Amino acid sequence: MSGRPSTSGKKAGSSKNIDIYLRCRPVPRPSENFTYDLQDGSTSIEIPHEAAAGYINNKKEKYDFKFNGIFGPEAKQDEVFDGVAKKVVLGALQGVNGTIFAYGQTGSGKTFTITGGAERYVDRGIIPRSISLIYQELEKRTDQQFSVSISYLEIYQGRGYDLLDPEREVKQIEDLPKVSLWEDGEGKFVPRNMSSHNAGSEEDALNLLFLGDTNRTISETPMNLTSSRSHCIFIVNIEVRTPGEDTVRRSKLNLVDLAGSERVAKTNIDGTILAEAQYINGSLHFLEQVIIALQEKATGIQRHHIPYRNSMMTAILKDSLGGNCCTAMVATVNMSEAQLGECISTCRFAQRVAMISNVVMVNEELDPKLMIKRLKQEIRDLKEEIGILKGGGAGAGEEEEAVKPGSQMFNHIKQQIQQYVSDASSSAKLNVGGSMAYIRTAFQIFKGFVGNSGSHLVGGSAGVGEPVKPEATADTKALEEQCKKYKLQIQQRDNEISILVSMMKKRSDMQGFQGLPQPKLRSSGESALLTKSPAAAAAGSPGNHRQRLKSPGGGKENLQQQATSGRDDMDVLANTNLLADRNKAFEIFRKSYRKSEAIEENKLLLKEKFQEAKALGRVVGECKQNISGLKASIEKRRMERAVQGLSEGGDDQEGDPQEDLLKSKIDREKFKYKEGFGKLKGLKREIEHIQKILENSRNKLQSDFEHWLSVMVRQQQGLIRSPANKQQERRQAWSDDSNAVATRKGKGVVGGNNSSVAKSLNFDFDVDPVVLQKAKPLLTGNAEADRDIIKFYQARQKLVNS
Ligand SMILES: Nc1ncnc2c1ncn2[C@@H]1O[C@H](COP(=O)(O)OP(=O)(O)OP(=O)(O)O)[C@@H](O)[C@H]1O
Repeated sequence: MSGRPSTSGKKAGSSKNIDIYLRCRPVPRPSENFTYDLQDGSTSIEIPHEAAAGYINNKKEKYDFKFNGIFGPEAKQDEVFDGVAKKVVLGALQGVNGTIFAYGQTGSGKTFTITGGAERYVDRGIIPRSISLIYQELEKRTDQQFSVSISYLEIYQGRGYDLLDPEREVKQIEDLPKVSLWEDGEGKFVPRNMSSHNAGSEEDALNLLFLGDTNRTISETPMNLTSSRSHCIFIVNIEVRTPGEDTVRRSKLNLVDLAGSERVAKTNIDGTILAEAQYINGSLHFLEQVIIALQEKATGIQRHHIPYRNSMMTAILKDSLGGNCCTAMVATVNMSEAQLGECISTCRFAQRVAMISNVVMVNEELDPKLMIKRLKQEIRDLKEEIGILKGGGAGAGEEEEAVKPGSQMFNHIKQQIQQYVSDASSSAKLNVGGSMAYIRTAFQIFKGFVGNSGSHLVGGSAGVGEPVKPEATADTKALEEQCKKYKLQIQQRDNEISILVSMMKKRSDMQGFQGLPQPKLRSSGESALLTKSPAAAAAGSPGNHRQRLKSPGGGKENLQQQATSGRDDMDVLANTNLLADRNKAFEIFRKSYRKSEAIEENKLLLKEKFQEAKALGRVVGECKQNISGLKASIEKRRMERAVQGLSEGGDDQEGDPQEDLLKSKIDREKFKYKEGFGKLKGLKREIEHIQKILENSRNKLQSDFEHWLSVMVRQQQGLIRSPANKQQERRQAWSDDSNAVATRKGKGVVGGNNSSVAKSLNFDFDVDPVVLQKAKPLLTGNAEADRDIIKFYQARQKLVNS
């Protein structure tokens, strides 16, 4: 990769094709007809002749594809990150634009790859890992100044939404600020009304990611249950400046999670789901058109027009596809026999993408602000020089007055000289001003100082003009300086360690290592049992039932499964009236919570990390003590040698092998100390991340509990049947006639056989008994809401059947 622009602003770049990778998600029964070779990146899919006729028009039987790399079902998230993303992220830190995007059918693992699993730390995807890498690298590059800002864009049904608005509480997708695009003079599409947030630390960046993901989840409320129905782009803007240079490097890193492609005809969906699928397939189709046009261009076919403008997604990715960008694509596939057709489409798409050639260059340009600053400094220096040459300059009229020994100016110049002499660095500067009188005074001070000290120049502890101690040679002076520096460094490190330790202590106190902070529960028996929190109140609406069911990482049907898996407990609750005690109800809920395992795993991991940090803290502390001990030995040794030198009249300039040994020991300890400290910082980052995941889990647990409780309470009140009272009803139904049961329970109450339920709910369409069975626990008694729920489950069932 090369392509540094010249200062004239002309840029040169090298061309590079998009790298493509294949990731196969784990499935219970992978097809034998799908084979791959991890070594050479080849894959082959065989389709029986008859099956091929069903969905592949040319009835070919074997399809071979080649990738830059393949990740099998067992591949871990860190391997995928190292293989696909690391070099793109490092490139972005050098000023090269980067894009990583995942493409594949619904449920094939795009979100898992780009964002990662929400529950387990090890499941972090490319975005959080990129963030960590960026800040780790920034810490190492102390000679440069960086600024990082973040935006997060969601494209739903062709419209852009800003996922990052910390001021706004988001309940529906409509609450998010809308983003549009405009085309600048150079043909670049620039987002309008999209916020960009400075992220000074990894923690800031992660907070923005979590905020965006939360809004993304909520914005999925009105959408489908089974998949992400939108495209999301996490954008990291990086600016790098090198002190003393007028140039700035700017790069953009796009991390893209596309919505899943879907075979509408095959799934037989309708309503909102169909509309969403059409939008998704439409935008993916536009993406394909762009890819085909670029592929044709790459093969020599004349294409003057690449249809980027057709959709927001292709417009925003213009630079990533055929522009100035280092791009990598992860094609995600599900290797089940039934999905082989989709695998072929995805792999074909990837082969086309691989032919696209981008221009990769370092985006470096002159920064006018830096230039102006430098030029202003130059002007100041020149003015000063002119003043000196003229023998006048500022304060010319008060010269005699100003430099009188003991005057304010005299003391000021003396102080400047003291600072200059005691600053050991080569970049130290003495600036006494443009007046010749000041300069003369400075020379006088120097002269007096040299006269007092004989042939030695001293600074620091010995004041200017003060007598110099005979033993304060230049060598010992340098050593003293070094000691001073170490002391200062150690002091700084000490401060940082104590901040780290107290932070960890505070956190561990808060969480007690033992468990997740308990949600705020009302006191036992409080009459506010049914006074729902906003989250719970929202959960009462059918739309939000969908949201809860859909929430990512929790299994898309989490709550319904919760309601079924915890049935024994439900019955206990119903029978013993435990629901009146929120604390007890919460304990029961927590026991059967499906995500408890992941939470426990994270807590365990957190505990391990804390222990690791404690052990490292001890090592670092020991190093510090050792360094102090060694330094004391050196000082003692020097004293002894000085005394010995005085009494024997020997040459104290001679080297001391014992002191050299002690110094090399100090160096080793320092190295150990630095290494331990670096690790400690890394651990702090990991700990913060795990804590963030736990915090999110806690919020999710709380909101799931609220919803579960509201379902349980309604069930207890007889609005929804529990398995126990279902049995009782069945017994009763055997003795009574089923219609009578339905009538007794009133409108909207589920009882008796399904057709009578449908009738009592006044549906003007047929309800599949399986659907009705599934939807029953969530029916509210509100005809309109129940109608929505039934429709929703019908659509879902169609997807499941397909
Ligand atoms: N490599 C993997 N290892 C373990 N679990 C995975 C992997 N890939 C996907 N999964 C799991 O499969 C499910 C579907 O994955 P994911 O949501 O990432 O699919 P998707 O392609 O983003 O789907 P959609 O386009 O519908 O949003 C999730 O529960 C996810 O945790």
